Amino acid sequence: MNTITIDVAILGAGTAGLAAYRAARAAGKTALLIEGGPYGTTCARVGCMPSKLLIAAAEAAHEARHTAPFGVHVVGDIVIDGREVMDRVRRERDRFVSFVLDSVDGIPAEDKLRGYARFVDNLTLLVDDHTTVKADRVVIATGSSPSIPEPFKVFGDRLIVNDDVFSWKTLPRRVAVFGPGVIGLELGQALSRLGVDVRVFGARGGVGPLSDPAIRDYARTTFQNEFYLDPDAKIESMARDGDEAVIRYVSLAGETVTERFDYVLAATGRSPNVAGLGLENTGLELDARGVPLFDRETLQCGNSPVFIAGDANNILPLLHEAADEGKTAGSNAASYPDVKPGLRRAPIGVVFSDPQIAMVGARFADLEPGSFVAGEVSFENQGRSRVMLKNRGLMHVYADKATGRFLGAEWIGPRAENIAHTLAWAVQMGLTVEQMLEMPFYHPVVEEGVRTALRAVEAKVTN
Ligand SMILES: Cc1cc2nc3c(=O)[nH]c(=O)nc-3n(C[C@H](O)[C@H](O)[C@H](O)COP(=O)(O)OP(=O)(O)OC[C@H]3O[C@@H](n4cnc5c(N)ncnc54)[C@H](O)[C@@H]3O)c2cc1C
Ligand SMILES: NC(=O)c1ccc[n+]([C@@H]2O[C@H](COP(=O)([O-])OP(=O)(O)OC[C@H]3O[C@@H](n4cnc5c(N)ncnc54)[C@H](O)[C@@H]3O)[C@@H](O)[C@H]2O)c1
Repeated sequence: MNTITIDVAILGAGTAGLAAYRAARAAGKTALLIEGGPYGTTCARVGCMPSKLLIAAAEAAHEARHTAPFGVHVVGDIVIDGREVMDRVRRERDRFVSFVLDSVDGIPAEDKLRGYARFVDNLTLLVDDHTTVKADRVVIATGSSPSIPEPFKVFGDRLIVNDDVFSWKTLPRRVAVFGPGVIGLELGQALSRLGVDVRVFGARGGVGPLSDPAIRDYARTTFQNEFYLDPDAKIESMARDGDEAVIRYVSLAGETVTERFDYVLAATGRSPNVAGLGLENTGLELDARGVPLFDRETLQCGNSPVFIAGDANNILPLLHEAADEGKTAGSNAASYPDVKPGLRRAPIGVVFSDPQIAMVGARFADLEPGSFVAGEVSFENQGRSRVMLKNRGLMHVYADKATGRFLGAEWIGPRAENIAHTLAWAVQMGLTVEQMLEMPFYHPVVEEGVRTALRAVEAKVTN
């Protein structure tokens, strides 16, 4: 058994862990980055990047099929070669991963340790069975994993998660997707557009991350017009038969249907990787999911020298949040016991469906009823959206009823990934709707639709 003594031990070399390592080293501390799984980060290997690559292929197929309304005719069949699609997804993904691997290679060998770490006590870690690490401070940056409901295990190796999709060599014929959340919508729609026969089943009526009922209903109908989506599915039985998964369910039309699938994709949410960390051996207070209680600003667990960042703490499981939080946790671990709130940017979330879904600032569900007013725009007759035949979408913007301060927005519509940035910046700058309306709006752009919603909410502000 080896023993290593270090200032800051970091569990997990993902986005948060790498940022924590750099911050601790920049603050002049010795740091050890402990990684149990493959290097490369979830985002690059099996998350953000390969999912967007698959979606890009799906968009190409969709655009090719929808040229006729412009008077542009693609003559002949549109052929989707599953092998070529998956080859590009994996090839480009590997390129992104290689950049991360290069940066890990640049970290001195003595600062890296391979193996899964578990706590023996607050500041002692056992890594696999080969090394004991004695640290002055610890950063937990172990990420998250798909949480799979127990009954799905009946499907055996026909049950897959996002990681498996990105190692496919070709496209399957039929896939059942459970969970119309962010991952289920993105992958479900992409697979459908690539010619895979897809059913998307939900449990409690949710569509993506949306919390505004009107926007959620619009999104549901929009996606239902394109592929089978039941956000509140009635599943009667699930079984494995030969190489196939067999699902009996009550369809949206009210009929009992039995269908066979090559794969069942579980996209039913992700949970922090805390099981197996031996947190029960620490003095840390844990919540019901076994995650240590921590301060959302400093990421410190209680008053201890232990910090938690990225998907492991599950505040906002997004890439840019993991990077910010890693930096906060690493620099606070280095300066412990002198800890400071880290940078918290305005909330922003984008689902890369088509139309895209976006949310900025406060969620509708978190706003105090009676304290805010809402403005609406439909993108169906919005000039630029109609020109491009991207005229599907509905947006709600929220403002403080008394002051007119812009609080946030939820919507589905064209160019949402870009508009979300403008609006998130307005939230972060604390702008009022009146100030936002003093900003330039070019013509003809989708943002003119946003202006319509802002004007509608401005008219309701009581000051
Ligand atoms: C399909 C998919 C698509 C996504 N798309 C987007 C997107 O478009 N935009 C966006 O912002 N976010 C997206 N995300 C979310 C984003 O990928 C995550 O929020 C982010 O990668 C989290 O980074 P992390 O550092 O917390 O975790 P990770 O990158 O997962 O790093 C955690 C590391 O800890 C290691 N580890 C775990 N336990 C131990 C242990 N005991 N000891 C040592 N090492 C351990 C793991 O092996 C892993 O390498 C997506 C996620 C998925 C799954
Ligand atoms: N574009 C992006 O930024 C992006 C893309 C993918 C993932 N992510 C991140 O990954 C996180 C996890 O994504 P996710 O989609 O797994 O989780 P999610 O929480 O967004 O969605 C899970 C969905 O599964 C449903 N569900 C739960 N149990 C079910 C069951 N038994 N049967 C059917 N449906 C069930 C839930 O009601 C919900 O709709 C997201 O919260 C997000 O932060 C981000």
